[in-house]
Amino acid sequence: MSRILLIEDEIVIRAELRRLLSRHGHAVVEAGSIAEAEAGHDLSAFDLVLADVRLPGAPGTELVGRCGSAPVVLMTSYATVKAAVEAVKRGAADYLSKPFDHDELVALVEHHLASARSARGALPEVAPHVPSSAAPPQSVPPPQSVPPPQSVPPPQSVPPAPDDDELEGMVGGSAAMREVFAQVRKVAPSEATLLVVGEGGTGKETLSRAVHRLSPRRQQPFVLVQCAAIPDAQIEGELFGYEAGAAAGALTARAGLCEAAEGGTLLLDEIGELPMKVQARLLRFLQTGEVRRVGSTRARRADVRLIAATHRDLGAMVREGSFRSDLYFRLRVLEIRLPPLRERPGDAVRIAESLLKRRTRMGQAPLALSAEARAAIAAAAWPGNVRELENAVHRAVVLAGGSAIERAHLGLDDPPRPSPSAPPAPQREATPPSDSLEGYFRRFVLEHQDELTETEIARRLGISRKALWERRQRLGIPRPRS
Ligand SMILES: Nc1ncnc2c1ncn2[C@@H]1O[C@H](COP(=O)(O)OP(=O)(O)OP(=O)(O)O)[C@@H](O)[C@H]1O
Repeated sequence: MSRILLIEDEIVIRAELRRLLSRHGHAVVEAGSIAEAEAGHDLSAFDLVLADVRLPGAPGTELVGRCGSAPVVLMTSYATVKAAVEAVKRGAADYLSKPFDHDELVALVEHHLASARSARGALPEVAPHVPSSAAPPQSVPPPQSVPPPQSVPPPQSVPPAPDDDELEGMVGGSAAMREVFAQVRKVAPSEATLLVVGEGGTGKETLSRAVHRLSPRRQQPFVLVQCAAIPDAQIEGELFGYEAGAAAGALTARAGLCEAAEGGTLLLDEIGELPMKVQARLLRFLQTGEVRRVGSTRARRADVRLIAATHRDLGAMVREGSFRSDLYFRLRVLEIRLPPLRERPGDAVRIAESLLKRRTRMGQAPLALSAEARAAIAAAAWPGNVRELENAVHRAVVLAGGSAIERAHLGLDDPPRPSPSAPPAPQREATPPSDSLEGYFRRFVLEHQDELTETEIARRLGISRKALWERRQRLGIPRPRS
């Protein structure tokens, strides 16, 4: 059992995180601020410290250097990513961008606990951690003319090993995924811009992280920007930074996320959501390797590898005029297409089993799938892809209560939840058992929506209003009628 100090001022979120970490066998000590934590505890007496960046009093980034050998993991919203990245450069172990999910948080915590244990000389329990010392930054390739679009060359020159059914957290033994793995290995060492395309939940972000981890930039920051979650009016400043006075409210100059990713990799998720004006600025950045803050005439060199991801058909968007063709061609210098889960025979069961094995590695009692459950997983269409499968397995683990997972636990016969495009359900849904951070999102919104404005709820959750709206749609949580 590890001792974890959790510093989060939002009580609902803190309680949910405490439950989550306790369920995974950790002893959790809570505080609402650094001052409160320091008043009651010796900060260096913990095995890991998990803290929000935005806290009353001092920000979570100030924990760096004050927690002895305990890794400090920061939780950040898009507005504070830069501060978190800076903190990682100064010695924080890692940061997690909100919204994150259950698995991501637990995996990250276990990873850093294991690293700290092995650094102290104990036997590591999971794969060793990549050390965080700085590698020399890669140089920016000189500006070039637009290269012709090319998809990743066929993988013959880097054949996957015959038993290679996992790569950097991505599980897949189907021919389609083995080809994707070979492509990932091939593109990772390159400096070229990469476009990752696939339906929602197919693993675009996971693949992008794998590319970063396998690249020479692995010890530099990986910065994820959810383009859909940032209001149009702010995205230009968030990405490229701004000078003081460049816009209403811009009282001081601020670096953008492109600069925060210096030396590392910048993932622009849902690139199809970028407004035209920002597309133009991004194109200039790709052409010149330079960033110009909004309101500034000075360009700064930026050594950043760009990965763009989307579930949309950018080619069709180009044809209908909502996406710039020159940017499209520049983005897809290299392109990897992730197939939907239904086109990866055998992988749904492999992924489900790997999730169960991961629990066991983390000290939970072993759980197996019954023959019917396996058959049902193999036969299901999984329109929400790996994310939907993960949710089904997490829910099944809770419902199975320690026995084998049966078909009924998977909830495959439940009525489908509203799709993102469907109108909101007229009634509030009953709150399902929470086995994921989506659970706390749902409860938080339902508990607070009568007394808080949408802006306030979004702020407290660390997401944009737009992201709040989208999640309400996705999870079927309609706004109350006023
Ligand atoms: N091949 C895989 N093996 C195991 N887990 C996977 C795999 N691909 C994705 N996942 C898991 O599925 C979840 C969704 O993956 P991810 O967020 O990368 O998908 P995405 O395509 O970026 O989703 P979205 O389109 O909604 O942004 C994550 O928890 C991730 O860890």
